[in-house]
Amino acid sequence: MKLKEKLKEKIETERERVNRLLKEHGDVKVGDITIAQVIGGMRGLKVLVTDISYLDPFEGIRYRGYTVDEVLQKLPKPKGAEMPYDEAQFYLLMTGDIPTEQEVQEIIDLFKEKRKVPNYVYKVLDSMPTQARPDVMLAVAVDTMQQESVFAKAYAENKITKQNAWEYMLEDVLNLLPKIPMIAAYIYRLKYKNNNQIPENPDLDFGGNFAHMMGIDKPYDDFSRLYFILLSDHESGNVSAHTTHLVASAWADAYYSLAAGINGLSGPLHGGATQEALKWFQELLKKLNKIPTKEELEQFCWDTLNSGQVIPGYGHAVLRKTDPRFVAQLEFGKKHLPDDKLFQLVSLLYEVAPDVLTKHGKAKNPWPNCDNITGTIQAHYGVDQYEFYPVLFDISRSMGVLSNITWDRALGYPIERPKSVTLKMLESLVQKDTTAKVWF
Ligand SMILES: CC(=O)SCCNC(=O)CCNC(=O)[C@H](O)C(C)(C)COP(=O)(O)OP(=O)(O)OC[C@H]1O[C@@H](n2cnc3c(N)ncnc32)[C@H](O)[C@@H]1OP(=O)(O)O
Ligand SMILES: O=C([O-])CC(=O)C(=O)O
Repeated sequence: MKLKEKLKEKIETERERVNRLLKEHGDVKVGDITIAQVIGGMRGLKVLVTDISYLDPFEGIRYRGYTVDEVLQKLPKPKGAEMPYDEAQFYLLMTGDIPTEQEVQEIIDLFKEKRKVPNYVYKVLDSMPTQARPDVMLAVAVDTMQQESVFAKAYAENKITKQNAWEYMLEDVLNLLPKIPMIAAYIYRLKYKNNNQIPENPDLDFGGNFAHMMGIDKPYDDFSRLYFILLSDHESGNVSAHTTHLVASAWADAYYSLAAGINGLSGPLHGGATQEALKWFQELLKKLNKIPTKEELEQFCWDTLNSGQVIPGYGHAVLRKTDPRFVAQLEFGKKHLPDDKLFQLVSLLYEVAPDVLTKHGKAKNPWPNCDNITGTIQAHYGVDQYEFYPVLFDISRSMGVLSNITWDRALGYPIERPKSVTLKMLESLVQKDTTAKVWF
C-alpha cells in the first residue's frame, strides 16, 4: 500500500524531530499557567501537540498548513463535482501532502473495499430502543465492532511495540473509517424512513455514496463532501478530538477511542450546537410567523441572552473572527439555496448578532462558527431531524481524530495524565504560603 509506505518514510523523519526536541530542548518553557486557566477549562494553555491541523484565532483552521479555501481549490474532485473527494482530505490529513489523482484513487478503492459493515452491527442497531439518539447508535455500532480490532488482538498476543504500534492502528483506522458513513446512512433510514434502506453504489466515493444512501439528490453529494472536509479537524484541544486522543493515549484501539470521541462531540456547546441553532431559527419563525425585520431579530437575540441562554452557533473558545467553515457553507447556500427562508434568516442574523453579542459584552468572540448554518442547509435537503446532526459531524470528525491517533502511536506519545490540585492548594499559592502542607 502506497499510503503506508509514504507514512513509514515520514514517520522516520518526524520521530527524529520529536527525539531531538525531547533530548536537546526538553526543558525549554512553553508558557506559564494562571489560576484562571486552571479553573477555566485550560483555555489558551499550549499543552497538546499535533501537526494535522492548527487553529489561528484570526485566520481560522489550516489543515496541514492549507486554509479552507486552499484545500477546496487544490484537492482533486470527482468528475463534474463542485467539491473535492473526502478521501483526498483524509490523505492530506494523514500524510501532509496534497494527493495526486492516482494517490486519491488508491484511497477511494481501498475505502470501497473496506466499507462493508458486518451484519451483526445492523442487528444491534435494529434492536435498539426507538428513542435512542442517532449518535448514541453510532457510538454503539463503533464499540460493537471493537472485536474486529487488529491492534487489540496484536496487543493481546504481545506483538505490539512502541515502534510498530502505529501500523496496527493504521490498519484499524482504514478498516473503520469507510464504514462510518455507511452506518450513519443506515441509522438515518432506520429511524426516519421506515427502515427503507438504499444499498450502496459501488461507483461512488465517500461523500457521494453517503448522499446516495441517504436517498437525497444532487447537490447534496457536494454538500456532504464539503461538510465532511470542513469539520474533519480543528486542532487537538476541542472536546471530540481531545477525548479520542486521551482514550487512545492509554493504548485503547481506534474503535474504543472513536466511540469516546463521538460521545464527546454530543454536547450542545460543541457538536450539539448545530441542532440548537436550527431549533433557535425555527422557534423564531414560529413565534413571529414571518421573516423578521432586523429590529425584531435583534430583540429575539436579546430575549435569548436575557433568559440566560447562549445564541447557538456564535462564539468560540479559540476563534476570534468569523469561522471560515461558516463562510464556506454560506457561499454554498448563496449558490444553491438563496431563496430558502431559513437561509435568509441565517444571513440576516450574521448582520445582527455580532453587534448584539458585542454590546452584551460577555462572549469573547461575537462571530458565527460552523454550527450556526449547517442545520439550515441540511433541512433544505430534507434532513430536518435535528438529532441526526451530531452524526454528520461525527462522520467528518472521524477523519481527523483517526489520523491523529495513528500519528500519536507513530510518534510514541505517552499516556496523557495531567496533574490536579485542590482549591486549598490554589488558595495557598495566592497567599504565597508554599511551605504549608495543605490538601483540602
Ligand atoms: C464545532 C464547535 O464546537 S463550535 C462551538 C459550538 N457551540 C456553540 O455555538 C454554542 C454557543 N457558544 C458558546 O457557548 C461558547 O461561545 C463556546 C462554548 C463555543 C466557547 O466557550 P468559551 O470559550 O467559554 O467562550 P467565552 O470565553 O467567550 O465565554 C465568556 C462568556 O460569554 C458567554 N458566551 C459565549 N458565547 C456566547 C453565545 N454564543 N451567546 C451568549 N453568550 C455567550 C459564555 O457563556 C460566557 O458566559 P459566563 O461568563 O456567564 O460564563
Ligand atoms: O475547536 C473547538 O473547540 C470547537 C470546534 O470548532 C470544532 O471542534 O470544530
